[in-house]
Amino acid sequence: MTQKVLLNSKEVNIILHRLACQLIEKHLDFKDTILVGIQPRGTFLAERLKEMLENEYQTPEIQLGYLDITFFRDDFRRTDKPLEANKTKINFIVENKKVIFIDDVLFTGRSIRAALTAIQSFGRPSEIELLVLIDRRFSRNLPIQPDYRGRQVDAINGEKVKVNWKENDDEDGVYLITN
Ligand SMILES: O=P(O)(O)OC[C@H]1O[C@H](OP(=O)(O)OP(=O)(O)O)[C@H](O)[C@@H]1O
Ligand SMILES: O=c1cc[nH]c(=O)[nH]1
Repeated sequence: MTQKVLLNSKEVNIILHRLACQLIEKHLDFKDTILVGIQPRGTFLAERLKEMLENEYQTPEIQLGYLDITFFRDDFRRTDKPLEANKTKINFIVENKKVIFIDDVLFTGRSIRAALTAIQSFGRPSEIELLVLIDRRFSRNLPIQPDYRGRQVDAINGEKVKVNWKENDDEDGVYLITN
């Protein structure tokens, strides 16, 4: 297995600041906007952006939820390994709100397709946008694209892009893993 660094921690930090500014440009004071981190790994990015927006850009407090999509995946009956669900925590009403899904990697688009179904249990948002740190280009199985992207990456089948977060993996970084 080989592991190549695509983004180091400094580069991740610069990109996070850009994404935070792009969010402010569109959502201003986030009055009717909700961040939703896709479980499990989108939650680290969502928490980081919330903290950055509030502490470094002085936005009012932003509502943040976590959405688990395990049982909404179109392949959940096809897997041999036991499924491990994560927690969904959405303690507010999404009806008529602007929802921003946040995930670390966009690949086939199937996770986001599942998220679009899962969020329906919490009401009807006025709009849903998608923010991802890594957009794996030319890999989509569905017509789903990000509204905000950190970096586009070209990777071939068999390769994997792994995003590490210091809260969980010691250091921020994005790696291309080839078997
Ligand atoms: O666009 P998609 O093809 O749905 O892939 C994107 C998803 O893959 C990863 O999750 P996870 O680790 O659960 O997926 P994996 O099994 O591909 O590693 C990542 O955190 C995204 O949620
Ligand atoms: O490269 C990929 C593809 C799907 N999910 C990831 O986290 N990385």
